[in-house]
Amino acid sequence: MSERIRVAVLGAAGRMGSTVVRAVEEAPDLELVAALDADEDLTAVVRAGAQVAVDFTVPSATEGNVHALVDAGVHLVVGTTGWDDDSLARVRDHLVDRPGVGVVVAPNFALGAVLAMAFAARAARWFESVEVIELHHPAKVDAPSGTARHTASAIAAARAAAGVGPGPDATSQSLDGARGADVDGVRVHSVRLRGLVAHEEILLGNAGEQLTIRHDSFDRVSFMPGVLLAVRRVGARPGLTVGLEHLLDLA
Ligand SMILES: NC(=O)C1=CN([C@@H]2O[C@H](COP(=O)(O)OP(=O)(O)OC[C@H]3O[C@@H](n4cnc5c(N)ncnc54)[C@H](OP(=O)(O)O)[C@@H]3O)[C@@H](O)[C@H]2O)C=CC1
Ligand SMILES: O=C(O)C1=N[C@H](C(=O)O)C[C@H](O)C1
Repeated sequence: MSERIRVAVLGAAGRMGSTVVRAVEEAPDLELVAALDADEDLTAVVRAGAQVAVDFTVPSATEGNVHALVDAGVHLVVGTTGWDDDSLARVRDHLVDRPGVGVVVAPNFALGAVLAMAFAARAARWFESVEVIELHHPAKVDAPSGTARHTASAIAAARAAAGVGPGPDATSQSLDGARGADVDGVRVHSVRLRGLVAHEEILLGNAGEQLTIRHDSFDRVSFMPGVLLAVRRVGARPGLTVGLEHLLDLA
């Protein structure tokens, strides 16, 4: 058997990190060499000889982790949300000085969620109205979800490329937030409900018809095939990759 990939997990005590730890331990071609949580020294990743670090921490910590580990020549697979164009650009710039290092940042590693985003972007030009609803467990710290932002941006880009204007909307809000957040002109609504894990609906409307694209993650194991795929591929993808769709030939 060829050598196993040496993997570190950041955020290892969290809901996602602990699931990733188990998935790595169960994968015959991967070796878990470090599992770190808050307030633990990042240099342990390098001392353990990790080739790839997986980050499921918090939006306030993830960018710092990425820059520090890129400097150490460690590839990264990042699922933590909170990234925007500016923070992604800083990582892209940093990687210019580290030509062999790869970073994959993906707002959602569930294969069905990535497909739902791709289907929504493909359908968006054919409908007058499109809105996104994301529904999550109440311990989630951010809104809207990274997935919903990514979905709405892809929908907006597809509509702009096809020359489709904004959807019809005669409503004046009598309360701030009643119409959700505006992501590149697409309305995004966030629901937090006990019992949920991670869910998204894309509603597309025309006169007399509606298409609903829905994805449900009922369990965090749903993210693991995508995470492990990225761990196996990131070393052969120097530079920054944003979105698992690029590893699935869907982009
Ligand atoms: N891309 C995807 O497919 C998915 C992405 N996510 C995203 O992943 C992130 C984590 O989600 P989830 O696991 O539910 O959150 P949790 O709060 O359960 O886990 C985060 C963990 O990271 C720890 N942590 C905080 N700061 C650091 C640090 N600097 N270094 C190492 N560990 C740290 C936290 O410790 P403490 O609690 O002590 O602060 C906690 O144990 C979120 O941004 C979420 O949106 C979630 C699911 C899927
Ligand atoms: O916090 C979560 O749970 C999730 N976060 C990601 C997001 O914000 O899109 C991915 C998934 O929706 C679960």
